Amino acid sequence: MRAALWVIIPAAGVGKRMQSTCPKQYLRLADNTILDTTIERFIQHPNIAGVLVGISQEDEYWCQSKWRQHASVHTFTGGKERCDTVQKGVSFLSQSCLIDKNPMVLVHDAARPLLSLAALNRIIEHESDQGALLAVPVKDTLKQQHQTSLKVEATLPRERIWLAQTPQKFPVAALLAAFEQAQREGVVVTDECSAMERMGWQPDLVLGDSRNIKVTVPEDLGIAEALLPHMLATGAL
Ligand SMILES: Nc1ccn([C@@H]2O[C@H](COP(=O)(O)OP(=O)(O)OP(=O)(O)O)[C@@H](O)[C@H]2O)c(=O)n1
Ligand SMILES: C[C@](O)(CO)[C@H](O)COP(=O)(O)O
Repeated sequence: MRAALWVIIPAAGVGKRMQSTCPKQYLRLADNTILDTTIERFIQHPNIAGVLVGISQEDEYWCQSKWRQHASVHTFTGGKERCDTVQKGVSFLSQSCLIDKNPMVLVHDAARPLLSLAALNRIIEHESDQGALLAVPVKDTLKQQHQTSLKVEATLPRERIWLAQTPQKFPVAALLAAFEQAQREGVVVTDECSAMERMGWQPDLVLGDSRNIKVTVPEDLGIAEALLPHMLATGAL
C-alpha cells in the first residue's frame, strides 16, 4: 500500500503578470476559482493525504473557497516569494502531527489547475531517491535575445531541454534544508528542483502534460477555459 502524500499548494502570489483585479488564483475558471479547481485535482485522489494551501497574510478571498472547511485542507501564511511560501509550507508540515518519519511531499502551483490525472499518477507512482518533477520537452526552436535589443542573438540547442512543471516531489527534510540553504545564501530559487540541485541532487524528469499550463498572463486564462471542458469530457481530469 503506497503511503499517502501531502501536497503543498503555493497560492500567496499577487499575479502581477495577469494584470487582474484580484490575485489570479481567485479568477473564475468555469464554475470555480482557479485555486479551487487546482485543489480538486488532489482532494479525492486515493494516494493524497491532504492539501496545505499557502495564502497571503492579506488574502481576502480564501474565506469563499469551497474547500475552506474540508477536513484534509489546511492553510498557512505564505511569504514574499514563491520559494518563501513553499519553505513555510514544508516547515509547517515538518513540525506538524500530520506526518511521521520523513515522507515525500508534492508541491504544485495553485496557478496550474489543469493537471491531468495521468500526469499526477505518473509523479505519484515514480520511485526515485533523488526526487522528481513533471516536465515537458521543448517543442519549439529556442532563440536567445540580444542583450540590448529585441533581436536574435543566437539559436540555442534544444536537445535535452525540458520545461519544468509541477508537481515536484521531494523528501520533506531534504527539501526544507535545501530551501533554508538557499535562503542563507540569499538565492531566490524559482522551483523546488533548483533548490535541490544546489544541494547536489539530480532529480528525475517525469513526463508532464502540455495542458498543465501555469496561468500567468491574460491569454492563459482563455487557453485554460478552452481546455477545461475538453479535459473533463475526455476524462483527463
Ligand atoms: N510569494 C508568492 C508568489 C507566488 N506564489 C504562488 O506560486 C505560484 C506560481 O507563481 P507565479 O505564477 O509567478 O504567480 P505570481 O507570483 O502570483 O505571479 P506574478 O509573478 O505574475 O506576480 C502561484 O500559484 C502563486 O500563487 C506564492 O505562493 N507565493
Ligand atoms: C515552479 C514553476 O512553475 C516551474 O516551472 C515555475 O518556476 C514557477 O515560476 P513563477 O515565476 O513563480 O511562476
